[in-house]
Amino acid sequence: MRTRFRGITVREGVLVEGPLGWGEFCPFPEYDDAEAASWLATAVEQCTVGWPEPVRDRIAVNCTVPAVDPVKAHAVVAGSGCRTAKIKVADHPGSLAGDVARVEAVRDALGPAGKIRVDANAGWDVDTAVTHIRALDKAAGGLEYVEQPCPGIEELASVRRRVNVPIAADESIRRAEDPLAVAVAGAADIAVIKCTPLGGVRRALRVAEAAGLPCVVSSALETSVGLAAQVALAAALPSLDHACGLGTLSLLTGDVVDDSLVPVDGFIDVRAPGPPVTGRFDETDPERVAWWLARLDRVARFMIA
Ligand SMILES: O=C(O)CCC(=O)c1ccccc1C(=O)O
Ligand SMILES: [Mg+2]
Repeated sequence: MRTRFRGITVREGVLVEGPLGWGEFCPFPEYDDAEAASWLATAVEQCTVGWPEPVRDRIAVNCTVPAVDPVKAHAVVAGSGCRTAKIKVADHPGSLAGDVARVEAVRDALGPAGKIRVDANAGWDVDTAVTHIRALDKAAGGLEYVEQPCPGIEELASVRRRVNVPIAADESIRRAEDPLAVAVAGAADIAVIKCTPLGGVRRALRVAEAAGLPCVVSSALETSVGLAAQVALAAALPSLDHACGLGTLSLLTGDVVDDSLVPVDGFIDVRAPGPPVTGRFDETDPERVAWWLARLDRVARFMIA
């Protein structure tokens, strides 16, 4: 990673090859084997059966601003070509002053017509969420939405009743057994959908339909190989009215293909990237290789379904 993001400084995964080409298996290290099985299903779908037909040929994306200082935040947005920015907030207790300064810098870089959303990654309790969202909404001159202000669905619903800013559910859908619960609880206005942890494009399309909410497709920090699956999901959703969080290759120091799925002028074209290129991988520690191959072997046993 270029900058520490969601606690991560190194991103690891495995590329698997099948009859249709390559798939990416990249569950975060803390996920257990049962949970990682849906990540493997995504890779297997990609390299064996492929994806449903797209209904659009390009995807509007947001730029993603890590919890960095205002000068860096301004530079990320100004260099991105995107009209929507997503800003990480609530990174640590006492983050409000820094969060406000980051949001103000992003508004300055984006101009009045741009959209700003913030992502708290479940970092607040209900009362903190309410006061911080009001302050950030003011700093932004209006927020498009707040992503996952609190951990629980009931908490999201309480926050949603108390603020005028739309609420998006992310972790509540990614790890929830029943994504419908988010909508049923009146907890969210928007569903953040990621096919990588949800078990593939087809499963993610069913989750989106079940949620019955406007969707935003967002990356799980894949290389271009895995990102292609997320782009395929965004391309196949029946309706898509928000920019998607798929401009994340710029958070990584490199990629495994030559023709990366990077946004141009705020859009990613719907296309398959070229094959992984030997020599584009970081020098790989044999211990990590052994760890991943053993994990792959264990997780495959959970996937029979
Ligand atoms: O949505 C984006 O702009 C980028 C993707 C992103 O933020 C993310 C990436 C990996 C894991 C979790 C998250 C998240 O949305 O919380
Ligand atoms: Mg999020």
